[in-house]
Amino acid sequence: MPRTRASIETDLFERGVLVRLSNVDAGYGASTVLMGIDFEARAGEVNFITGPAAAGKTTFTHLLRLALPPRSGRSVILGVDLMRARAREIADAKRRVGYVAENPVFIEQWSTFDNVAMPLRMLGQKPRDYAEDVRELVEFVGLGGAAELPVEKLSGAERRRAAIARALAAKPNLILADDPTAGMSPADGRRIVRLLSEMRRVGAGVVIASQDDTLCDVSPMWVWRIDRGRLSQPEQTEAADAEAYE
Ligand SMILES: Nc1ncnc2c1ncn2[C@@H]1O[C@H](COP(=O)(O)OP(=O)(O)OP(=O)(O)O)[C@@H](O)[C@H]1O
Repeated sequence: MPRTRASIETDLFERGVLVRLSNVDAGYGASTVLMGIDFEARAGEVNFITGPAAAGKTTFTHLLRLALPPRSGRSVILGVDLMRARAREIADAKRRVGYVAENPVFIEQWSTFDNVAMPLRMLGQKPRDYAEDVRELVEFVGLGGAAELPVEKLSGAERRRAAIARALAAKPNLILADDPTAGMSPADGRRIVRLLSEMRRVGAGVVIASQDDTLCDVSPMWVWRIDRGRLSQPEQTEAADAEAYE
């Protein structure tokens, strides 16, 4: 029996190809920001997108998190072909993406724990079902001591950690972080990228966008350079020795 395109997309996903973009354009209104994008992200790997201001990094993360539709080319994200998918399929795929925004928004008076648990509450889970997982997650990002503190009391770096924990809560297949080290010391920035990169060990695909290309030796990753909306072919990097064993 001939294979359908839908079954080929499902196979790709099952073989660990989380994102495959071929010759994709995307933009806003009359302006095309991303041009001729070829990109692939696989489960268990880290992809680092770097380039100057206004190169299109944030726009690229919007495309991957299914918030900005492609205009042309072929985009298969989490087994869904965006040009042909129904709204329901896109909504389902969106739920499998964890997104850490450049400026994460929280309910400031709520505790770190409650903010991190928010995606699970929205999925209809009850505290008795998620409490242990959320507590583990808050520990994992290094905020164990701040679990009960209102988010408004956290430092900039701690807020970023809370945003990462929240993005991981619903066990996404794909984790996207836009400029996750902005405003941090170099040491804090490297810790944040290491934390995100750790998620490859549980089989997630990780995509990090940042202007700071000194971060690309924090863990083994594929480094993609973007300039004026065009993405280069990736280079593979290794972790800097001393840090690989931390
Ligand atoms: N909502 C929008 N409407 C129209 N143009 C936009 C919009 N958002 C971004 N742009 C334009 O798209 C281009 C790429 O912006 P983008 O924010 O993706 O770049 P970036 O690489 O993330 O930049 P930075 O490192 O400064 O955050 C810029 O020229 C920007 O002005």
